[in-house]
Amino acid sequence: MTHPSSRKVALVTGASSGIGAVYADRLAARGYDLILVARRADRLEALCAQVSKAHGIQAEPVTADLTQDEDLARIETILSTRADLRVLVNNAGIARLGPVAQRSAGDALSQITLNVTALTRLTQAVVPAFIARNDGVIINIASVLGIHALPISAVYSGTKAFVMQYSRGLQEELAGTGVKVQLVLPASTATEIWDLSGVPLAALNKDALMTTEHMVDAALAGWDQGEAVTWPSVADATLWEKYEAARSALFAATQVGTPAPRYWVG
Ligand SMILES: NC(=O)C1=CN([C@@H]2O[C@H](COP(=O)(O)OP(=O)(O)OC[C@H]3O[C@@H](n4cnc5c(N)ncnc54)[C@H](OP(=O)(O)O)[C@@H]3O)[C@@H](O)[C@H]2O)C=CC1
Ligand SMILES: CC(=O)[C@H](N)C(=O)O
Repeated sequence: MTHPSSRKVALVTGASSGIGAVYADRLAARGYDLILVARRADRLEALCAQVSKAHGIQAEPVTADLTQDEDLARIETILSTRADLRVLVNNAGIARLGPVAQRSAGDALSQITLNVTALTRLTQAVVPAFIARNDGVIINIASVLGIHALPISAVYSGTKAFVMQYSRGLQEELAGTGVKVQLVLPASTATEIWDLSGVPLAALNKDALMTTEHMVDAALAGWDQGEAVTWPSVADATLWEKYEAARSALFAATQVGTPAPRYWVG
């Protein structure tokens, strides 16, 4: 399937609510045609109608459950064959919060399947096409919980740590090409994810809760500034520089080939 490349298309996963729906609106405002993916067809159709009318772009709803192999394969085909595709927003995600002993293995696997496996497969599908065109942007939505594990977020934090390291590795691989990967790490944002997670939105500290509009507009401002890593809520950007410097120093300190003196036996 090929399409005329005069128009530019963005595919947003998890566009039926929350952060994904705002990405859809903002990318439409920037002139992108849209392919919007999620399970709730009614919501996708309503959003497509709304953004098409508001911004004069074309928007196509694609109903898919990204935990299902056949649905995922359909989206992979779109990503690998649409010549007009310029942006992939890997946003679809779920959280099932709670102590491991109090949640099921199914809860753990559902997070891994969507947050890790689907994101990996969709990225894998689009990267060769973007490299061939030397053009394209992948926006991966991780979380501040990718660098911070709470007693209730072992699995969720693990999935977001994967998104972080996967994105960082891809950025290294694609350095010097026209293909960009932006890693976005939102803090708590007011969306449906919370009530579904087991932690009601109403239980959160309102002062630490961002609106979806603020989150996405900040992330897009980071994109415009050419950021590889965007922390929408962090005012002191030097904190990330210091974190990276400490991480790099720790990694360098591992490359010595001998046990550290404190582990010497006898
Ligand atoms: N809200 C927050 O505090 C934070 C959120 N994030 C991340 O932001 C991203 C967006 O979440 P957010 O907007 O908050 O939450 P929402 O629950 O509002 O949105 C999640 C989206 O993912 C879609 N989705 C869920 N399951 C599937 C599935 N099996 N197949 C396809 N689509 C699916 C949902 O659509 P549908 O149900 O119609 O399929 C929905 O569109 C997630 O990756 C989340 O981890 C990161 C940090 C903080
Ligand atoms: C539900 C959550 O844990 C939230 N998505 C986050 O990443 O902070």
